[in-house]
Amino acid sequence: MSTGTENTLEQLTSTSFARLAITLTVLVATTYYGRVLYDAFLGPLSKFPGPKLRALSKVPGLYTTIIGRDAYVRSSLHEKYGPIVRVNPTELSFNGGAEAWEAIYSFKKPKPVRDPQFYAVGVNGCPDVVTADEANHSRQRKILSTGFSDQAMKGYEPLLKSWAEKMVTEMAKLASKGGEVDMLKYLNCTTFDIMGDLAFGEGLGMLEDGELSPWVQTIFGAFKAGTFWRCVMQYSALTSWLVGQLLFNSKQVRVKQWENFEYCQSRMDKRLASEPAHSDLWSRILAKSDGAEKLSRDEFHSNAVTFMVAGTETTATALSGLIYLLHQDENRHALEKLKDEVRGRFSSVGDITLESLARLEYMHAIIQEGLRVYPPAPSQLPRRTPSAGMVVNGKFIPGDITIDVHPLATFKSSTHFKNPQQFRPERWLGNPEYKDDHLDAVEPFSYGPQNCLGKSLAWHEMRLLLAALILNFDVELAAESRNWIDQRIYVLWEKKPLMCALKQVSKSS
Ligand code: HEM
Repeated sequence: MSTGTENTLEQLTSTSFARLAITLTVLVATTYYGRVLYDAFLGPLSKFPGPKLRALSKVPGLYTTIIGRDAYVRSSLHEKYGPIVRVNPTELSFNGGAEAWEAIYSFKKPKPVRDPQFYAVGVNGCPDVVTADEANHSRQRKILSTGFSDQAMKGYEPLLKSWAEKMVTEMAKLASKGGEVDMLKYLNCTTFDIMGDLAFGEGLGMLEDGELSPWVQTIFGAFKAGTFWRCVMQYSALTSWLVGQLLFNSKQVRVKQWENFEYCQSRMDKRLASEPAHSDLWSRILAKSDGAEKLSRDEFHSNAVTFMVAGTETTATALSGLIYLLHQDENRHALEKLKDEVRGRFSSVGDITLESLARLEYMHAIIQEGLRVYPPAPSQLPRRTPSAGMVVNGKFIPGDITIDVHPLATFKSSTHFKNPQQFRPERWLGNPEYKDDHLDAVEPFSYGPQNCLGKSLAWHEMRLLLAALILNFDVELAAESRNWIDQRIYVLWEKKPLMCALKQVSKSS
């Protein structure tokens, strides 16, 4: 009898517990999905156009990012929905041109900050110029700028020219054997050797070896892996915690990260302990360093890593993109005009001065157009709105929202450019056919106080290395590189070798 009562009691208790659990689950789910539905269709971002699925969930955006196609999808979303698109539940993408660049990236207050989910502090825990807070960014940027001034650039001229000559010599050795050359690899070897020489007082021996060092290969791989793990972390608080614990806090990963960091740290320490034979990025900075204007030793290390990553692959990408574009059948006329301009003005790298190169109008237009069609930094540079919100393009954006001008979507937008997909240097030369183009929408080096610190150096390098190639070689794209530009994007372009046949230009011609 008592057993029967106990059973009934037990049944009752377990039934009520099950009911309670179900009720709670339904309640939590209703609240959660109610909130998701509210945010998507009635919340403050619901007035911005975009696909409903992207307003409801991060998953479509994370998926297109993981497969390296998000930049292309965003471009088509802007063509369909206009200058502002809600690309995620809490992210707005702009292709609004000059006005949006000014509102999001300029000095003007209120100023959104770099999105901390995207910009991570390096392994030594010391913020560099990219990840520092506003006050430290201004301090570091002011100090570092001395190494990038016009005066400083003049001092780098002999160094830059010697690397351009070395690049030509190494390529000529390969050309004389009749084989094809991977231009992308050689351009990367050159820009890494240049940056090594400018940041550490010596090249990295890559042109000499004709190979990218394992350190460089690890850095390249890190962009794709980093994109994947960032997406997993962005999915939810739980996945973020799991990745943090299992991956970034694992001993194996930390050791590997330190090994990579060591590569720059030890070279930086060596440079700080000696005076290089030529003026480099630190010469002026060290000469002027005093009191509060100093960088700490950790800041030297962090920024050295940044220079090696930011100031190398980008320039090589711009140049490889240009070589590809100039050797398309429909762009041959542009290549011939460029050859006439360069070969008409100089006969060898020795003849060149950085100043005289900067006066070549057609080359300037060619590089501008290359940076528009194939920007080395094609993906969004996300910023987070201040808690009180802010106005962009006449629209109020609430606080804590991710906003960005999407470079690729902007530079190739039909609202800003006629024939946006085509390579047309004449649009930069006042050709009336392109009078309605919004050239000020093109900001491949970003805009405002956090724009590219190395812009001027990048321009000198691009002009010099392009001129060196034009003066010395006639290039033919190999068949296997015909569709080279069809690339996935993991923050940067995922590039295959750019195979070319090189024929040395006869000096008598
Ligand atoms: C064609 C070549 C280059 C392109 C297209 C390019 C593009 C950019 C872009 C878009 C940014 C903004 C990044 C952001 O806000 O997240 C940037 C920042 C930066 N770039 Fe470049 N870059 C190039 C070459 C260089 C070179 C040669 C250096 C030399 C070291 C350099 C050093 C930097 C630094 C230090 C920053 C951070 C500036 C700051 O936060 O104040 N870049 N670059």
